[in-house]
Amino acid sequence: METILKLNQLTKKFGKLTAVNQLSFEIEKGNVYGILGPNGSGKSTTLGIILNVVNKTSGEFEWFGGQVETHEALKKVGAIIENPNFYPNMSAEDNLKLVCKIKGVDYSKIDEKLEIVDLLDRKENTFKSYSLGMKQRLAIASALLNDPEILILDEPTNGLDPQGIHQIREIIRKIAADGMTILLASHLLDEVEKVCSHVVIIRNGVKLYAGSVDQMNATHGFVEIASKNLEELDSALGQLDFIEKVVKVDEHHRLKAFLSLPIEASELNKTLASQGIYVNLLIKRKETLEEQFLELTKA
Ligand SMILES: Nc1ncnc2c1ncn2[C@@H]1O[C@H](COP(=O)(O)OP(=O)(O)OP(=O)(O)O)[C@@H](O)[C@H]1O
Repeated sequence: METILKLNQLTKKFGKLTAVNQLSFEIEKGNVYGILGPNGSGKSTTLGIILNVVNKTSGEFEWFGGQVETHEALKKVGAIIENPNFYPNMSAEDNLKLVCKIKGVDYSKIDEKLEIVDLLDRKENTFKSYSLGMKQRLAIASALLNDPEILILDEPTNGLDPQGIHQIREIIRKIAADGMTILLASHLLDEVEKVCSHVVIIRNGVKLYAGSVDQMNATHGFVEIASKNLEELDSALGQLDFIEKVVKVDEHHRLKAFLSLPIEASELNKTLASQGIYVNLLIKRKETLEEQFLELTKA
C-alpha cells in the first residue's frame, strides 16, 4: 500500500486552546477517509495544517513519503476548504479555463471533469446563476482538473438541500470508485458511513478512533437484562467469560452486559437458569453506529 499522507503527533495551539492534540494517522492510496467529529473538534484546523495554510505548533506531517517539499507535494492535491469562489459573471467553462491557465492544464480536461460532476450541459451558464449544490460541484470539477493524487473536502455537503447532498455524495462515490484517494471532514456520521471506507474520529483535537468504517461496528453487541435480584445477576454475569463488562442502567432497574463472543440470548438464559437465576427481561441488541459515535464523542 502506498502512503499518501502521514501525520505524526500533529498539534496546533491557539493561545491556551489546543485545537489539534497529538494527532497521528495515515492515508493510504485508494481509500476514502472521513475525519469525523462534532463542531469545533479540530477538523478544519487539521486540514489547514496539511494544506500549509495553518502553521502547526508541533509534530510532523509528510506527503508522499516525504520525498518532496510540501509546496511541491500540494501540486498533486486537489482541495476545497472554503466556499467555492469563482467569477460570478463568467460562465462555468470560462472560470475553469482560468483555473487551467493557473494550473498549467490543457483545456481538454474541462469537459471531462464537468461530465463527472454532471454540469456539462450547464457549462455556458454564469456562475452566479448556479445553485449552491452546482457551485459545490463546479468546485469539485475545478479541484479535479489537474488529476490530483488525492481530493480533500471540508464539509462538502454543508448548507445543501437533500437532493444537493445526494448528488455530492454520489459524485464522491463515483470518483472514489475510479480509484481516487479522498479525505473529507464531516460532522455527519451518516455521511461518513455512506461514502467513506475509513474514519478518524476526533473530539477536542484528540483522536478517539481510527480504522475502517466496517470495523467500527464490528462488536458482538450487548444484552439488556434484569431479574428480581439485580446484585446476584450482576455478579453472575461478571463470572461469565463471554461477558466483557456489565453496566447498570439504573433508572430502568436493569443491566447492560457487553458480549465478547457471538452468544445467543437463549444461550445466556440457559446458563443463568442453570445457576438458579431467572431473568424477567432479556433483550439482545447491537449498538448502532450512531450510538457508538455519540458514546465516543460525548464530553
Ligand atoms: N484562527 C483561530 N484562532 C483561534 N481559535 C481558533 C482558530 N481557528 C480555530 N480555532 C478554534 O480551534 C478549535 C477547532 O476548530 P476547527 O474549525 O478546526 O474545528 P472543526 O472541527 O472544523 O469545527 P467546525 O465543523 O465547526 O468547523 C475550535 O475551538 C475553534 O474555535
